[in-house]
This record gives sequence, C-alpha cells and structure tokens, in this order.
Amino acid sequence: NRTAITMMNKNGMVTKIHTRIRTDPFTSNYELLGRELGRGKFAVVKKCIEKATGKEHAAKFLRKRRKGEDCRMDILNEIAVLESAKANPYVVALHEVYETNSEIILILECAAGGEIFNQCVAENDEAFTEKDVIRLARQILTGVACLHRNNVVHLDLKPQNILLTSAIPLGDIRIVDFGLSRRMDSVTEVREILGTPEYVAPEILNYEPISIATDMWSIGVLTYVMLTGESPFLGDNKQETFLNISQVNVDYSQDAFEGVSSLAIDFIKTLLLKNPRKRATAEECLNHPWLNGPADLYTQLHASSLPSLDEPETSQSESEPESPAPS
Ligand SMILES: Cc1cnc(Nc2ccc(CC#N)cc2)nc1Nc1cc(C2CC2)[nH]n1
Repeated sequence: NRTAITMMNKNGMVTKIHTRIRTDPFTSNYELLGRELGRGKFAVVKKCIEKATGKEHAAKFLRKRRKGEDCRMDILNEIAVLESAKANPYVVALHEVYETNSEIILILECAAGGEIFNQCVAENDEAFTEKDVIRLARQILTGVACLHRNNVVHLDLKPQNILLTSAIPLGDIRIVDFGLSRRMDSVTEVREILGTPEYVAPEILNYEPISIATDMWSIGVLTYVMLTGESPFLGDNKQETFLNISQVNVDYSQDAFEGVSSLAIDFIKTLLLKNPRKRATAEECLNHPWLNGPADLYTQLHASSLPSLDEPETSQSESEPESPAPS
C-alpha cells in the first residue's frame, strides 16, 4: 500500500500520483456483477458493488503487460489524469485503485445511463432532440474546457466515451477513458498515431503535432453524430475514412441535417477545419450562439429544412431563414 508515486515518462516528464494503490484482494471489498460494461484492447470494465456501502461502481481491469511490454506507467498516467480532473463534474470520478501481479484495477464512478452512442443511433423518440444535444454539448465542452485549462488532452473523444448518469430521463454526461490522454506541456510534441479512425483529426493522420485542438475536431465529429446519427467521415474501409478526414469531406446537406437548425451546422463548421489553429477552442464554443439561444423557439423556427409547422405556407422560399423569433 503505497501513498504517493513519482514517475518519469519517456519524455522525461515527472508525474506524481496520490491515490493509494491497494494490494489487498479487490474481491474482499467488492462483489463483481456479471454484466460487462465495456471492453477495450487491454481493458475490461465490469459493474461491481462495494460491500461496505452497497454502492455501484465500475471496475476497470487494466493489463500491466501488453504485447510483451510493461505498460504500468501508462496506467499510472491514466490515474494521474483522473486525479487532476477530480474537481471536474463532467469527468468520471476515480474511487479506489487495486494492483495484482497482472492487473491494475480502477474503481470508477458508475454512469448508469451508458454510452450516448446508443441514443445517437436510436430511431425516432429515443433519439436526441436538438435541445438535448445543446444541453449535452454544453456539458461536454465545459468538461473539456476544464481539461484543456489543465493542459490535458483526451485524444479519444467519441460517442462511446461519453456516458450518461441516466438515459431516461436524460441525465448528465461523464467523460471516460483517459487511456490515450496526454498532459501537453509546451515542449513535447506528441506525434504517435492514436485514437479511433472515424474520430481522429487530420494532424494525427499526417503525424503532425497534436494539441488541444485535436480534441476540438473530435467534438465536431461527436456533435455531427449526435445531431444526424451519421458518422461524417466513415468510409467503406479505413483508407477511405482516412481520405475523407484528410480532405475534410463533410456532408452538410439538408438531407443529412433534416430538422436541424442552421446555427448547429455553423457550430460544427467552426470545428471541422483542417488547420488546428483555425478551430474554435472549447471556451469559444461555449459562447457560440447555437449554445446560447432561446433553445426551443429558436431551433423550431430555424430548422434548416422544415417550415415551422404551425405557420401557414409563406411565399418565402423554405431555405430562407425567417426573421429571428421574438425573444
Ligand atoms: C452502464 C454502462 C454502459 N456502457 C458503458 N460503456 C463503457 C464505455 C467506455 C468504457 C471505457 C472506459 N474507461 C467503459 C465502458 N459503461 C457504462 N457505465 C460505466 C462505465 C464506467 C467507467 C468508465 C469505465 N462508469 N460507468
């Protein structure tokens, strides 16, 4: 049972973690529930119950040895990032850490609503309304703005890594999986290829420096998926997907955005820009009119393809936006 660990990563950066790493048996204090919540290449997540309190948690089992390499430092990096985000209401909370010979086990807050991915691809009334997306996007941006203020970049933001405290009624978001995250100090340029093909930014494909703007690209993709249910760059294979990203081939047609306001499209366009320096920051996004309008009325009256349903057909062409609604 150690108290604080100071570690040096390959860039020579020193990181300190304060979470006690317990070596008594995890099963003495937790009961595993059969349901597997998620599975990554080197991790599996299962729901568990803390015996002392009866509280539900998510136990993330991380293998220390991967492809013959000792990856303990990478896991301690994930713990350090979670610790640094302890005050961030939209980042999943870290409760305890256990270590065995082969694994490190993170006991994390359980977000019972699951991945927003499920609602992104849901049909009809289970899918998000634009008003839902505005509220969720504000929470994601608030959480990411806090990470970026601490020079932490997530590098794997996607609908599978944004969870909900509750799906029905729609709860709050929790950002999870900091397995690829980095602390961006001014010196080191992170150039390894990371992330999930559909959501990675062009600079990752070109092995150019990664920055907090890399996360902003992914938020653009995430918002596109939440509003349309489609993944903007997904091709029939990896090469096609990479080409779509590199050329920023995005479908902003009224077909793709049926019933979605033109302000929402403007918002996405501030993020899906090839040049990272031109992308909006999380703070700038939070000031975008799409996220600051009179929600209901505005989005109804400005849905880019539908005339407002309760208005008689006007001579105006459908695509012309009507005068802004009275506040
Ligand atoms: C109900 C539930 C359903 N599906 C997932 N999926 C999922 C997605 C990404 C990762 C990748 C990670 N990390 C792990 C599981 N997590 C759930 N609850 C969690 C999951 C967690 C912590 C983050 C594990 N708390 N509550």
